[in-house]
Amino acid sequence: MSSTPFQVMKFGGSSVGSPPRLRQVIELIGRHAKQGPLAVVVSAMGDTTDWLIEAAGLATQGDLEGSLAVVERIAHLAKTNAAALEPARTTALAERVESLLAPLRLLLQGISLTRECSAPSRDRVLSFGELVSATLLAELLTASGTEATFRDARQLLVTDDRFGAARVDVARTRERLQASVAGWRASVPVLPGFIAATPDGRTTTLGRNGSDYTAALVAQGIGATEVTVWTDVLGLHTADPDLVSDAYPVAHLTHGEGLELAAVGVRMLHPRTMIPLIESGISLRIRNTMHPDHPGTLIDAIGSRDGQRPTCIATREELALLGIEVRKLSDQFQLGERVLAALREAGVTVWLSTQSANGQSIAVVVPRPDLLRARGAVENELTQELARHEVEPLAIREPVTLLTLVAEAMGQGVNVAGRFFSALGAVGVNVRASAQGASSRSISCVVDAADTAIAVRTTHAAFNLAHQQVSLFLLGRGTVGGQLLAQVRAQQALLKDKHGIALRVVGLADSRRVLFDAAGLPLEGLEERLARVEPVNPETRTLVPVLDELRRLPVPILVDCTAASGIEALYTEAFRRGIHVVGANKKPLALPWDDREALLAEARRHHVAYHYETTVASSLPVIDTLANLVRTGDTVRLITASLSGSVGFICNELMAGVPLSVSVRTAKERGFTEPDPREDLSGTDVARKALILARELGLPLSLSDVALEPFVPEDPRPGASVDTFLHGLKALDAAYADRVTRCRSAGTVLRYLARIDPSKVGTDSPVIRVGPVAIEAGQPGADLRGAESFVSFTTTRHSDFPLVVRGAGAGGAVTASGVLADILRISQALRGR
Ligand SMILES: Nc1ncnc2c1ncn2[C@@H]1O[C@H](COP(=O)(O)OP(=O)(O)O)[C@@H](O)[C@H]1O
Ligand SMILES: N[C@@H](CC(=O)OP(=O)(O)O)C(=O)O
Repeated sequence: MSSTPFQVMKFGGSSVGSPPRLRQVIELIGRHAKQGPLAVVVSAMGDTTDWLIEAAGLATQGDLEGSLAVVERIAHLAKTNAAALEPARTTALAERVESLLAPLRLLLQGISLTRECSAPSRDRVLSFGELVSATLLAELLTASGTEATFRDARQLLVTDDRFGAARVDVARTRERLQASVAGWRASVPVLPGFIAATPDGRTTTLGRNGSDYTAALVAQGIGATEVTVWTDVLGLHTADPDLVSDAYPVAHLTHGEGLELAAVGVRMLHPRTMIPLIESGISLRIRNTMHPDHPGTLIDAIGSRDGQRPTCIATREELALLGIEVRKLSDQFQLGERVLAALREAGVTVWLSTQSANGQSIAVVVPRPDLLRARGAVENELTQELARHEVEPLAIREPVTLLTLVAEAMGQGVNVAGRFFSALGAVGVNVRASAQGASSRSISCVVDAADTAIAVRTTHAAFNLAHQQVSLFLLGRGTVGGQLLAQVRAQQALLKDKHGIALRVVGLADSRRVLFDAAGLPLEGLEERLARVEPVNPETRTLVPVLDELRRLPVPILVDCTAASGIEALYTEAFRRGIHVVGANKKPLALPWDDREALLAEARRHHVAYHYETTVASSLPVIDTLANLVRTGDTVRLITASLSGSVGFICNELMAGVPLSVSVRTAKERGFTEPDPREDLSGTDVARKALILARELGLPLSLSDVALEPFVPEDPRPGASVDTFLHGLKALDAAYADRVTRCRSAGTVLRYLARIDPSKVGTDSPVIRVGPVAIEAGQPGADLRGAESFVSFTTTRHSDFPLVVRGAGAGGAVTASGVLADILRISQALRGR
């Protein structure tokens, strides 16, 4: 037993920050301690370290009261956590916390008096978080039946005196650990992470997130073969799961990748954690305290054998960018070297530095809390040059975020940088500094903190790390819009799992209300939620600000399921913002020729898609078929079409003996008609569709060029409500019944057809005709059923047997499926871009 190697387990602040997690930790340690020797490293509870920084800051400003109030917060968290686990010892544990924190209170008092918090004092302040948590954890473990002992890391880890980010003396640390470990087998050692001491015993810290590093050093020192970092996520994800909801854990990484990720600031790993692990061949597991059975992420010398395995987008937040520039050209300065040396001397971590080729300027990225220190160090180093105005005053930008793509095989990829930056540019993220080349595994850039979420989501999607996210802003919650929402809801999981497309409805609007959430709206009950939004005047409202938000999301698409007029202005605004449009709305395509051309040109200019397959015969592939005929060089001679599912349905009902007024009402109820059936019955809707088709042939025609005979004569009361109109139709029932009788006796079928004949261009005859036709049984279109539509293309290549597209060409569900298909077409085309 005594030769069994130790396991080292590190529990992060998140694992000991609340009673349920702490309970789980105690249970876990208890279980593992029974299986073999175990050493535990623990961080400060929850956000304690941040609070200690706050307390030190307040004390430095002379606000002792505020500072002690923060200590009270820390004490309260520790006491509540401990008491929840050992209610019987509430008072004793509270006293323990008080006695542990008493020296901290004194220390803060001293700082508030002198209004100065030196680097050594700051480290002493910060050390209390880990001291409290490790002491309490050891006590709670022992009370729960797992014999444990607090072991002060300050007597084991030896560092230099670069307070705040001290360098470890590995050899001396190893010596001390080896001397101490003999006594560790009888009782589980619990070490505070993050803290250490100088050879003369002054407390130091290893830099934020330093507990992982402590665990790695301990493992190396005592000859452990594996370190487990227990945290609050299932492993190392493809991106920060707080920022990207569909990031997912990566199962297996190489040490090299881990090193890179730690170095570029993945929050869960201290930048130096991997070094001892690599040196000693120790593997690292990252696991979730609350899901101890999940395998998590394994980082070892082998890594994954899967070359296609995605890697990560790492983000480091709360940083500041310092720009230093020499005013007059000189090769004397060695600016970069001096700045970096000064920062190193001051113990400031430099997350990124880039220098201009001539060495005249350098930009460095440092932790935001260290900005003052960093600035002071640089200004101190350059005092004379600054005084002589040879160096520009320091340019500071904060808060900023460091965003890095880490990919093992990056060196072999083509255009990685191009794709990285163009993805960011497409969503309007300004890159403030960038670096590639330092390592073949990563490319980094600095962006404003406000752009963090959009930048990480965009790059995550652009490199297909997970799913292709698509952000939909849906206009209209009528028949088509409602059905589309239902279909998105039904298909979402399948699209994600089988096709890697994550559809997200981020916005929904009707004529007077808007709902928008960049993170995605829950689809359940969405329409009811919209109905509860305070309505605004449709005349004055503008959706442009919503487009400004939409443009910043991955693959933004404006989906127009309305029949609204004047919507083209919004489309133009969308195109200008790089937003794609999928429209079931015919009106923008029936605008005067020049306006339609300008609209399409705007989409082309901004390299975005505008798909409108459903504007003609719903989801039937009519536009696409025609476009393919034209693109492949065929010549279209004639198009004959029954383009109105609703009027086609009404014709069939009439032929079956149903009165006109009843058949129109049924067509409307089944969602076949436009919201106002007069648009269908007047033939305007068919005329628009015929015009859209004719224009696909490049014919610059207008609605006024269509020779249109309405199906039902114009309403004598055009302003009347839809209900009044439907009611009034009864007066026409007899006339239509007569017409049907005449057709029947002649052996014909009543149809409402559009005919586009390009050979009529330049003649007096109309190119487009729309009107009722009695066609003989056996002719194409005579046997249409229900709301079926058909379009027949007679072309040079399809001359003997016209190419016919036929099927259900109306109805909310069918149209919505066509809209969805257009949406998927865009996402498929953009996959990987
Ligand atoms: N690529 C990533 N994979 C997993 N977690 C990440 C990643 N990037 C950032 N994080 C964040 O890191 C957190 C864990 O780190 P940290 O807060 O230091 O935890 P702990 O307190 O357990 O040490 C996660 O909750 C997550 O929000
Ligand atoms: N408590 C320290 C050290 C640490 O590693 O914490 P955590 O494991 O919670 O990231 C910090 O917040 O920086």
